[in-house]
Amino acid sequence: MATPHNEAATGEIAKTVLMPGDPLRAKFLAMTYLEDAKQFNNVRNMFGYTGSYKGKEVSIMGSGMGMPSIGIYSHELYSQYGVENIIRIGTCGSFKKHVHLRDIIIVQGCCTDSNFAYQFELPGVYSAISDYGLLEKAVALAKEKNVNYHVGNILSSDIFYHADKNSPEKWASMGCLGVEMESYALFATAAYLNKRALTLLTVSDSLVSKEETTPEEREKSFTAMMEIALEIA
Ligand SMILES: O=P(O)(O)O[C@H]1O[C@H](CO)[C@@H](O)[C@H]1O
Ligand SMILES: O=c1cc[nH]c(=O)[nH]1
Repeated sequence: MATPHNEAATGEIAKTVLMPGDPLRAKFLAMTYLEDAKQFNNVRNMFGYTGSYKGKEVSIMGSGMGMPSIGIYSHELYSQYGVENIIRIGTCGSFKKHVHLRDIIIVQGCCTDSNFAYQFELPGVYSAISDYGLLEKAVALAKEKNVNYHVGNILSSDIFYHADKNSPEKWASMGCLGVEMESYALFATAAYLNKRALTLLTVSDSLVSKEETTPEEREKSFTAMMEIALEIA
């Protein structure tokens, strides 16, 4: 059984899938952490692997950048491959002075400038939230590992290069900790299909201090976040 975007056969994908935006990060993670990793997808170079971590079967697959992309892959994983949990492991920009480079954000909910949820024809505005069970486990593991973490709301945006230069300040004033581009669509898709989702983000740059990490660091570092996600799985 294949979909237009995933060539995996039935049974080749685990119940829990970790999804970084970057398919090369998916490959790096699978090669670094999974035993007996087997590649199940190569369509559009959106690499996906299944293997085992501490005896548990887990899959890792790239989501691509933006809500349309994660909307497609998460919908297919949940509805066609029997996936129950998707944990996005991404990078984000910080909106707050106290949220530093390399800190982890455990995402509780998302605001958005996207119209992704219009398809559900709700008589109001949909608030996308993560699964509390997954969130609780992530918080416990972050405490155990003694990492700098924050739990809260973020902006999940359709836009990377914002024309409105005051946008970060406005969202920060409403309590958003940072910005990325996929979680709202992931959480909404999970809710629609009665599945579970969580996002863990490592701060790759600060919209306050203007500091940033290198592309190589983004691809290969951020190990604390990856280990938390693997242990939840
Ligand atoms: O590092 P990833 O998971 O791709 O996440 C962030 O990085 C990309 C933008 O550079 C967007 O996908 C954003 O959400
Ligand atoms: O979406 C993103 C990700 C990292 N940094 C940003 O400013 N935006």
